[in-house]
Amino acid sequence: MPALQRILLKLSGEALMGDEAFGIHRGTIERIVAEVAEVAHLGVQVAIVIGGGNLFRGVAGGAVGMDRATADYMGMLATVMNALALGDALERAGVRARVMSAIAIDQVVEPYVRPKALQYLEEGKVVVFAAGTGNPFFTTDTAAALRGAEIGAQLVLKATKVDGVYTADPKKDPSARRYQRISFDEAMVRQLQVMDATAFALCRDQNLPVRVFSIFKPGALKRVVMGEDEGTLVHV
Ligand SMILES: Nc1ncnc2c1ncn2[C@@H]1O[C@H](COP(=O)(O)OP(=O)(O)OP(=O)(O)O)[C@@H](O)[C@H]1O
Ligand SMILES: O=c1ccn([C@@H]2O[C@H](COP(=O)(O)O)[C@@H](O)[C@H]2O)c(=O)[nH]1
Repeated sequence: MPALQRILLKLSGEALMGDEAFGIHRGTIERIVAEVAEVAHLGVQVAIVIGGGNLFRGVAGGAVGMDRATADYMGMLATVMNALALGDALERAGVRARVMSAIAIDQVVEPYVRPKALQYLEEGKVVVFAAGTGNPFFTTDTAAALRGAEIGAQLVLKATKVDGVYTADPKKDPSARRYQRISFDEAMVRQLQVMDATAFALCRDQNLPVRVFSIFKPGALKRVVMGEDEGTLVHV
């Protein structure tokens, strides 16, 4: 029996690249979708917020010299492309999925309407939230916290390239040690960059725990859903 009935999964856009330098790697997205399908078939209601770092980041080199808000809208559009790819891959894998966007692009994707999203989840459809919060100066981590709170998710699962929260960025500091659990306040005081402070603060204020784990570790998503110890729990 799964320990969780409704989850918000935050997928890093960069995780979709596989070993490529940018873009979407077919084999990687199919493997991630297979893991999502496994937990959806257990009866868990799954909502997903997808990042855009594999395609565009508003604060990145390519956006230097641009108006920040315009660059951020480009970043949000990048997440729409990832969401469409993910929705398509889920349907191809036999999982009913709906993509909903925080920015109106009516010909392309359905708008985000909270009651409709809740209806889809209750019908067993995987809902992919695109375009982050719909506002510049935010990130898809904050969108995950926001949508997680809105849909009453029991946990935000931050699926990323590292297997938890470390004392420092493990990609830069090989001596960094992983926390088994850490409070939101401590993560913010220590300025741990795995998730942005706005997202941490919103989850803390809404008493919405976050589990950070590696999307590259086979079976890790299912283990989290089954309530097993995996990655790092960030709690109030
Ligand atoms: N203290 C820390 N513990 C763990 N990871 C950390 C820490 N500090 C920085 N990081 C880095 O944070 C990254 C997690 O962010 P992630 O790649 O999921 O980015 P994102 O912005 O949420 O997604 P996207 O790729 O869509 O932009 C990890 O790749 C890791 O290298
Ligand atoms: O609510 C949001 C979400 C995202 N953005 C912009 O999109 C990119 C990509 O998102 P990641 O979270 O980095 O994957 C982000 O850098 C922002 O430029 C946004 O403006 N508002």
